Amino acid sequence: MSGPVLSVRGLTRHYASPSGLVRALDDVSLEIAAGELVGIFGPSGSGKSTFLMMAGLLEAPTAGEVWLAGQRVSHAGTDVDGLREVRRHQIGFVFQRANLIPFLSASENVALSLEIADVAGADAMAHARRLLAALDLAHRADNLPTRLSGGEQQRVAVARALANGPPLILADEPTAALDSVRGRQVMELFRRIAATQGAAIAVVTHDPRSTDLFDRIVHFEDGRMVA
Ligand SMILES: Nc1ncnc2c1ncn2[C@@H]1O[C@H](COP(=O)(O)OP(=O)(O)OP(=O)(O)O)[C@@H](O)[C@H]1O
Repeated sequence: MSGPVLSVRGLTRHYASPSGLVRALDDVSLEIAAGELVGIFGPSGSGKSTFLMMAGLLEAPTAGEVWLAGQRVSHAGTDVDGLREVRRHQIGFVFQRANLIPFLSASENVALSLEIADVAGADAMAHARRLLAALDLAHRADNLPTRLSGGEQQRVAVARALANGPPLILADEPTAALDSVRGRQVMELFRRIAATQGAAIAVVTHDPRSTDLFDRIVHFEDGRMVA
């Protein structure tokens, strides 16, 4: 495929609040190519999470457009509920907390996201185990989340996000709850996934220790992309 995986153009999100209009995101344009790992930095309240919500088709922008693989999928007034299929097949999300389902094993957590996308149970489980093995978690596949360390849980969450082979992965402070060693492991995992699977990956982070892993870093300030 040529052209960027993700292209956002003039993305803007305003919220009405009792103290007036909040310009959470203000005319942001950004493209991410296949295989590219982009770091998004910026102070608290600068619009990073809002950007991921819009780029991830979880919320419609006030203005601007989101294009995925050359197709315009979201713009002002889009019914984001109607984009569930696009999200399911094209976007993997990783959040600050792994949010695994507590009564399912690591492999069942990963397989579930495949089953939701209509992969038959046995195939889903086999694929989940392969993915966990690729993330050095084969020995944890049958463990419940409570039996995993925070770093292991987060790697299972990454496996879950990867399960459908989405061309775009969006991560919102995925290492914030981890110590520096485990945080680094998760970031190196994103680096590896971008390189080996050609995924376009955007990671919002406050952690300056992983800056060497990014292909590109962008900074947000007051809802705008400043570099
Ligand atoms: N639903 C909402 N209603 C009103 N204001 C909102 C809403 N969501 C976000 N905001 C405001 O938009 C601005 C950007 O918020 P956002 O969460 O995107 O920042 P952030 O850079 O991700 O911050 P942090 O690093 O603390 O997570 C903030 O001023 C926030 O208060």
